[in-house]
Amino acid sequence: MTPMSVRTPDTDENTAPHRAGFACFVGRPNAGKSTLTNALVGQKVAITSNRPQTTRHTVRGIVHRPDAQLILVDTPGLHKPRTLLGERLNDIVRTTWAEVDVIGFCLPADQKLGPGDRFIAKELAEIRKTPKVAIVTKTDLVDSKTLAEQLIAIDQLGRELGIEWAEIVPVSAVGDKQVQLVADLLIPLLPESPPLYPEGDLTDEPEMVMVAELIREAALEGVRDELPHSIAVVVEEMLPRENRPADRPLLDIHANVYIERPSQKGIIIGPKGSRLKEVGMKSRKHIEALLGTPVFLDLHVKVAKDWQRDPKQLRKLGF
Ligand SMILES: Nc1nc2c(ncn2[C@@H]2O[C@H](COP(=O)(O)OP(=O)(O)OP(=O)(O)O)[C@@H](O)[C@H]2O)c(=O)[nH]1
Repeated sequence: MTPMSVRTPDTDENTAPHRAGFACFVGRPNAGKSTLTNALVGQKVAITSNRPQTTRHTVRGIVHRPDAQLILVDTPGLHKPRTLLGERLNDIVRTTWAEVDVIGFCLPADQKLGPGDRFIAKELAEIRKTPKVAIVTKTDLVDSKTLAEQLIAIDQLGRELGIEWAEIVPVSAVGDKQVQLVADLLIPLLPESPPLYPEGDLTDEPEMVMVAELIREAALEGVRDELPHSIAVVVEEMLPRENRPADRPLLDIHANVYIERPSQKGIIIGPKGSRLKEVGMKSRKHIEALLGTPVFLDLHVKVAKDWQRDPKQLRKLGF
């Protein structure tokens, strides 16, 4: 029998320098940014919902590879600001764009390019230095002809606005198509650098903020159209319950759900508190999975009058 060679060939893989850096996904609300972040990181870190503008905090998910570390910064969707909160969110987005190493512009395959996409693309064109990758999301929702047309439209949009796409890549995060390819294309655009985070870290978002987001996600489910933007959640305290046996720990979490007007209280709490109870049960399950410990969750609903328009309230709520 001929012996098989076991020598590792001297490929690029062995000689390629380690890369590490930051990428952010931008795109209009509901473009699929959070879902793609989760698919890339392989664990639920960003918050998804079928309601627009649910991602308020910059959540980082980290893709670890032997040769690279891709740190994903998930920003809120850029949109026409109507309130002070809207303006703050847009500022956060622009600052993030200028700081990251690469921007992934997410455009859903199932919707023709519209004024919302153009608005963002124009802003993107202003950020000259950062390389931009166009990512066509939700490809599972369209046939190949529609996808091809979308790819051409994006290419044309780039030409028109003077954006040179580093890549244009179609992906389906839900259908698990080409998710790894997105990482493969983003990584070469990162600077040479040793790893920036310890291996195994998935996010550096403070736990309390992630817990608050999980509660907010549960509170958003099934509420009527105008309410989502009126909800903010602040975790006041997270403390291990005292005098518990070592093998049966319990974490006490106290959180406030803020709404804008007293009239919204009923919607959140539900008949005889049934809705709030459900929100508590649902989010507790996710929190326990996230933190790996049993949790006692204490939720209170509070009115912070017109918090979206009040700078003092916004600061208190973490914006
Ligand atoms: N069919 C399909 N649906 C997707 C895909 N990716 C995202 N979605 C859905 O699109 C909706 C919006 O996705 P998100 O990931 O929350 O979008 P986002 O861009 O983060 O939204 P904001 O946080 O509002 O900016 C959700 O209902 C997702 O389930 C995909 O690849 N295929």
